[in-house]
Amino acid sequence: MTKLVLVAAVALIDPDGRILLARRPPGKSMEGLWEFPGGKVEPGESPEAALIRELEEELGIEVKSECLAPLTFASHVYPNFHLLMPLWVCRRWSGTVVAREGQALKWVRPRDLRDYPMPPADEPLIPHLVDLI
Ligand SMILES: Nc1nc2c([nH]c(=O)n2[C@H]2C[C@H](O)[C@@H](COP(=O)(O)OP(=O)(O)OP(=O)(O)O)O2)c(=O)[nH]1
Repeated sequence: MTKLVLVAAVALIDPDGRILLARRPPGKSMEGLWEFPGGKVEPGESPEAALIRELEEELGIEVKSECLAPLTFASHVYPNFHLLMPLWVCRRWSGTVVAREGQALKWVRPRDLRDYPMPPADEPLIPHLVDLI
């Protein structure tokens, strides 16, 4: 099997039931696609700690692990690796979401998620969010 890569991701949900998507910047793999905030889990790090770290780095918000609820996961074969990506949902955080890395951000209603091209691993996750909200 190719390398297994563990990525922790979250659907942040605002009081209007919209979900935050972030656009992958130019120069990165899958550039221009819209994804859930998060990132790779580093060696020795728990998935939740990785997610909390990424949310602070990318969006400038503080999330407590008690505010992360597991929803579903993606298991997807990319050409160079196998992605395993648990997806949490979070409705409570402190601070204001800002694009700290210059990435485009968008709050999107679940039924509109299909209008935002996402990495192929993410597509099966959409119905879970539509059902939840
Ligand atoms: N954060 C996040 N990553 C996702 C999603 N869907 C998906 O396929 N991915 C992939 C893209 C990347 O290959 C990997 C996340 O890596 P990363 O964001 O921490 O680091 P990176 O862009 O520098 O990764 P890369 O260029 O090496 O692929 O997971 C998603 O919804 N959110």
